[in-house]
Amino acid sequence: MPTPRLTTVVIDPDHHRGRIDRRLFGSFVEHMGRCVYTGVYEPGHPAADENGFRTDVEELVRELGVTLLRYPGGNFVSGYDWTDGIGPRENRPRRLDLAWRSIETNQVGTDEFLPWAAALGVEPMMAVNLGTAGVNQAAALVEYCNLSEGTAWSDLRRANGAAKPYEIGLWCLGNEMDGPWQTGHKSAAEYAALANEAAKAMRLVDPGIELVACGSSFHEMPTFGYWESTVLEQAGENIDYISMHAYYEEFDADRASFLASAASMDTFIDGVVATIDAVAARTRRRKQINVSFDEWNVWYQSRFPGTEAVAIDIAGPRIEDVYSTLDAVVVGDLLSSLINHADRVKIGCLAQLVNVIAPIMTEPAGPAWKQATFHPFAAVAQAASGHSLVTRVGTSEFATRRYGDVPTVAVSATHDPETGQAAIFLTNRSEYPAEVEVTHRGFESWSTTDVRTMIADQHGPRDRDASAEVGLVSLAADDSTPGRTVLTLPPQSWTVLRADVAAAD
Ligand SMILES: O=[N+]([O-])c1ccc(O[C@@H]2O[C@@H](CO)[C@H](O)[C@H]2O)cc1
Repeated sequence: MPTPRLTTVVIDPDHHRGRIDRRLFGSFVEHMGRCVYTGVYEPGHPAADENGFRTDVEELVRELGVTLLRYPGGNFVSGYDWTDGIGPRENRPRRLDLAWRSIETNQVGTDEFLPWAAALGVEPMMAVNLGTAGVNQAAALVEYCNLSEGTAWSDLRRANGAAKPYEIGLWCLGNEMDGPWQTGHKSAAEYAALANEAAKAMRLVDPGIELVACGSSFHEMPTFGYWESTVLEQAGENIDYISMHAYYEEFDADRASFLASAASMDTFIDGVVATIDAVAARTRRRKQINVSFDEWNVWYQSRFPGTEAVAIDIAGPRIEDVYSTLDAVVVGDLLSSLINHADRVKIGCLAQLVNVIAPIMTEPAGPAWKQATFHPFAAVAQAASGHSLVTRVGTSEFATRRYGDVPTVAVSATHDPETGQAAIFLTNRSEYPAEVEVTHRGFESWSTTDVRTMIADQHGPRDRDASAEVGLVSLAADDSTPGRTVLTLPPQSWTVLRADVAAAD
């Protein structure tokens, strides 16, 4: 066995890239499969509240620590008429949803989702349909949600029971409009023109809103780069964010490449930020546009037979991936990539929240439980606050077939000067233990309080029952040399280290 090189990490409270936006720890509720129906909403379930929402799921959502929820899609939104989902439930139509070949009963809509999110203390991020609908429907939804009263749409909201406006601050201008699978798919120029007009109208209803335009559906899209440039050139004045989506999986038993997924996420983000800034320079635009990474996760997409192969049903299962601890290690590492780009990535959504490639699973009329991927997300959402620190990392190279040489140990770190807490997130991608020496001399005091790790081979994909044993396990760390913490990361693992600190004046 080769002697692995010592990994060195240097952090300093003064060397940071700014505050981490709490919106980075969002998730996604789509009308897809069992995410809404028998996921968050199941009237008649023993744990359902008076509105039909499952309180057992709510408890897990709170524990997960999500700060934001994107809704109602996803591919679903590109064929959705939001007016189907308001008013008396018995009058709501059953529609065929072309995105997932499901019958949408519309028993949950805007007036059910928004109060539910508010009760959870989670910010909603609403998406409008720019596939089969357009400017009119988008502006009307902003009016329905955000105008206090005195117009047909705002008064209709009041009549439907919401006296006060919802004041939704964050809106997505469609979903994955670059994807040929999207209902109402558009060319870059067509989408840019429509997004710009929708943005103008939506802002005329409420000038305070922030808008996210669609970027590429994934890094390998043939239109990547060209798509972003076109959208930024034509709609840059009227948008605040451009979206990114990415899903990772293990191909051909190539575990090394899968473990390096976050290195690919790094490259993707760097490319989008470079494109944003190049267009800003070329068009002399001074407003900084940032990134909304509003769909990311591990998804074994190659196992999905495609929507065409699915029989039409009501709330039937769709892409209910069961995750292993290896998947959870990769999810933890993807979170590090987001933290390391927190100066430009302001919004993140783990896709999705319940049942559909989700950290939380449910059984109809039965229990709700956590998947392995729940644990790194909850740990980061809780521990990562304040500043994203610049980390100086010395580590060996880790060879992968898909992404070439990447760092063996990937690191991100945060420091909150207000609470006196610091956190370091470390992924050991190699099959050997990795000894790590963290130098934190810039902190006046450092006391490691908690170190926990997720090990890839703790267990494979596993249904139900798993929650108790899947979690993170404790790891030792040595603080005995002032200004240094030393620990050994297990092979193929993801670790969170937390410390009580004081920064020097
Ligand atoms: O790579 N693809 O071919 C591909 C196809 C569909 C796709 O859909 C996205 O993922 C779905 C599940 O979260 C969301 O509804 C949609 O926005 C995302 C990627």
